[in-house]
Amino acid sequence: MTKSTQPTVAFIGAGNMARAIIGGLLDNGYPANLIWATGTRAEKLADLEARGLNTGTNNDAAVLAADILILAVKPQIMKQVCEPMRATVQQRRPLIVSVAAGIGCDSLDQWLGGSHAVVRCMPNTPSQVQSGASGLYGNERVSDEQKAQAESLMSHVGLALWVEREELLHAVTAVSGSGPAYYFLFMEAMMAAGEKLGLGADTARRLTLQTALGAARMASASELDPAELRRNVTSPKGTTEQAILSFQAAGLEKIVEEAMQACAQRSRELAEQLRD
Ligand SMILES: NC(=O)C1=CN([C@@H]2O[C@H](COP(=O)(O)OP(=O)(O)OC[C@H]3O[C@@H](n4cnc5c(N)ncnc54)[C@H](O)[C@@H]3O)[C@@H](O)[C@H]2O)C=CC1
Ligand SMILES: O=C(O)[C@@H]1CCC=N1
Repeated sequence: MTKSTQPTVAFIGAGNMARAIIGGLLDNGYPANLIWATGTRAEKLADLEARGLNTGTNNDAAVLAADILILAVKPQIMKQVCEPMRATVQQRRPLIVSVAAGIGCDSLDQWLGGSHAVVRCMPNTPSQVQSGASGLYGNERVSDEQKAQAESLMSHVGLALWVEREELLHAVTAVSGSGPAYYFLFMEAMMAAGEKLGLGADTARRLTLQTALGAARMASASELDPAELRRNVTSPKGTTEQAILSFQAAGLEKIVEEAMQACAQRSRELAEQLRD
């Protein structure tokens, strides 16, 4: 995409998720002057201002500048943040992109006055290092051009895949939206166990992180399934076999499935509770 065709993107809410996307966009060369970010306290936006973004506490000003309006506040306050922006959103009619868990296109559209093109995007924080994974869904008002715009934007920070039904975003949340936390938890556990086995904290940390990176890179680059790659590490009567047997005896597969079901269920609950 050439510079002249790049849309102006305004983030309403500049917390963890927005900052991860902004960081990824900037590092990938997205012009800072085409990015707006708002928050409740100007001083918290000083670092973004210093990187050349347009920042402030006035959501309406950001809306009026936006080709793409990214709603990145917590689901619980989305309605109270959207409703006061209604008049300016109706005037400007940007493409609405919400990254909030759970909240449906219909609610967002209604809170913003109706008849809007609304994309729901479930991103994840590795967007910060351009290794994000986003699931996208657009309502019937989203044109092919707007779909291409949203996909292009999120492709700056990683993988961007469309799902056919809005309901599937609950599953995307369980896999990739929340997924980084599962891997971080696993890293924490491996680092702690490495220390218990006698390694220094720094050594346990560096070996754990490099192993996670290596396994993810290898699985991404390989034509083989992760199951096959696992078997290649697991020598019969060797060491890995004992670790895998221990995981399986503890019911790892079921533990993971139950955790992801709980995640998707919470996403459905948020949608239900916060609907009008
Ligand atoms: N953190 C994550 O890994 C992911 C988060 N999400 C979604 O992203 C959204 C934001 O989550 P986080 O960034 O984690 O939360 P956060 O709490 O870090 O960020 C929210 C930001 O909104 C700002 N805010 C509050 N009221 C505002 C207002 N009236 N106007 C402008 N800004 C306002 C807050 O100051 C805060 O910085 C949520 O809806 C969440 O479901 C989606 C995928 C992953
Ligand atoms: O935990 C949450 O609710 C958000 C949505 C997906 C990841 N973080």
